[in-house]
Amino acid sequence: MDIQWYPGHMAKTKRLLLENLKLVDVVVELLDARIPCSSRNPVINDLLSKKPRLIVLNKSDLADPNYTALWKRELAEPGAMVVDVNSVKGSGIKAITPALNKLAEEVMNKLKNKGRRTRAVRCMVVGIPNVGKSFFINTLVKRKITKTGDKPGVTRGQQWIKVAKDLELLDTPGILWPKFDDQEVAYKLAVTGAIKSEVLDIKELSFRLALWLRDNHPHVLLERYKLSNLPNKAEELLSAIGRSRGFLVSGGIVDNHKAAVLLLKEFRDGLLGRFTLDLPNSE
Ligand SMILES: Nc1nc2c(ncn2[C@@H]2O[C@H](COP(=O)(O)OP(=O)(O)OP(=O)(O)O)[C@@H](O)[C@H]2O)c(=O)[nH]1
Repeated sequence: MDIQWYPGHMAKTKRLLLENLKLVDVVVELLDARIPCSSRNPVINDLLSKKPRLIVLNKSDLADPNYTALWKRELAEPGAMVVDVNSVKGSGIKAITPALNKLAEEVMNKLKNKGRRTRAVRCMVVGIPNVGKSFFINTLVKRKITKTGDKPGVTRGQQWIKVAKDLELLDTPGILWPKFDDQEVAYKLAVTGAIKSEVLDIKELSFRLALWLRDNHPHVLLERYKLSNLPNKAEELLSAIGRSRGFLVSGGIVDNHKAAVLLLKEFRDGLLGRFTLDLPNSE
């Protein structure tokens, strides 16, 4: 599978991101809990240059909880805490504010020791497209939105949102780019929906997903699509899925495109179960 995708405005996005990073004390790095590695920007460590970081495994409702627990342990390091959340339902969100305050403690103490006036901790959210940045921000600041007004240094139109008494969040998230030179990573981004559908080969993607499910979670296919057996060939497997849903065109032929779209959608929506595609190193 050869997926080539790169936002045209990348240089501008990166410049803006670097400018905004200078304004914050802590960075919230949003990752997709199903693909914590593949949804990570390849040069994130250079970009953040040792800024304290809260790693948020978002969409944890769609990931395998056992793997999420292992990932949380593996990703934690000095200066970086890890939490998992569901930004749609809000679970895990309560832990965010205390974690950000804790991560900023050192910076704030330094300011105090220098005799500077104490101020609110400032943070911003960064992540690749579709990882859930907007949902996360909205859930975090729900009903508490008090724009604090433009401050020097913030690009016009951007605002600080007061999240808690001593915590402010930049309302515009930083968009990062994923790793695109690795086709395995590209596949995982595509199958989880991080890459827009117009740049994908739906057929190839669904074939690969169908075979992966057949080999690793056969019972899921058997039960969800009420199949009595699982054909070995991807095309036949997809036809069986389509037939079970009545996706027939004239002459009793199965509409495989419709079946492909359905399989991908149900996988992305979590209707087939909770799956983690990037396995932790310990596995
Ligand atoms: N199941 C689930 N879906 C989520 C979660 N967070 C976000 N989503 C879904 O992911 C999709 C993308 O969410 P956004 O918040 O728009 O993502 P974004 O990172 O702001 O996207 P860009 O604007 O493209 O950079 C939406 O369809 C959300 O419904 C989550 O925790 N669980």
